[in-house]
Amino acid sequence: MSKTLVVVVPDADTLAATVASRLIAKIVDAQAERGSASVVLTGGRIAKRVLAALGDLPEAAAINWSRVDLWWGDERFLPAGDPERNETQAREAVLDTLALDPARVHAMPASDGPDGDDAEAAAARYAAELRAGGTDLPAFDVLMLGVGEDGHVASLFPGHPVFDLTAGTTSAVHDSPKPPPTRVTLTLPAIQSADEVWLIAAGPDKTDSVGRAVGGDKALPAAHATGVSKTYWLLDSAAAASVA
Ligand SMILES: O=C(O)[C@H](O)[C@@H](O)[C@H](O)[C@H](O)COP(=O)(O)O
Repeated sequence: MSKTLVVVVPDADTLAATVASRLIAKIVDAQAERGSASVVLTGGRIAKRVLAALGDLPEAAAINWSRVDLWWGDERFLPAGDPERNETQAREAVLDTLALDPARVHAMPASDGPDGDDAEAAAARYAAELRAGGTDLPAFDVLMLGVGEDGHVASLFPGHPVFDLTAGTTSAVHDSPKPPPTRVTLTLPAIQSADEVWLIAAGPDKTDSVGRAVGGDKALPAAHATGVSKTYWLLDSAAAASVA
């Protein structure tokens, strides 16, 4: 049974630094235990700020970045290098300054990649990459998620059929309510396979969706995003304003 913990800090800057510091500690612990770490990144504004904050923290030097596997929870299905791609934004925020092993940076395929504009084939390719370690999914130490105003996480949107998928690890998403319309995403079961899921939200525009999701409103994908051992809600005071 996943334990749910809610952490509230005063503002978005403090939240970004707090999450970055926790992420470093989590990676250091995973590497101390088994020599490597597996982290799932997400897109969006607060996620970008977390990564930028990580680059400023001296304790990040404790990490052997060549033994970190980075995955994505979702990706906007755009050409490689497009500024709107989550991968592009993560690289610009910090990844390109880290001594990562390129073979361990598992970006979701781009719309000008080997499968062209076939999002279903791109999702299948990513599922195959997830399976390359011999199991359907790697053992994700931490899976980070932003939270939409509508309670979406990754590219799982309320009322959208991909949110309802109970099998498979990845899916293409069409007609996404949040642009761009075509995406690739982990499914809810894939998200729920992570040891820890961290839902990160800042600002008053998240007050309603966070309050409803923490309160258990199962119409919201965020309410289902739980980790095997722990689920953290990492919030600034504005996003947490209606959390009971
Ligand atoms: O591709 C995406 O857009 C993200 O993966 C998406 O799930 C994001 O995390 C939320 O929409 C929150 O985004 P903000 O933090 O910018 O509000």
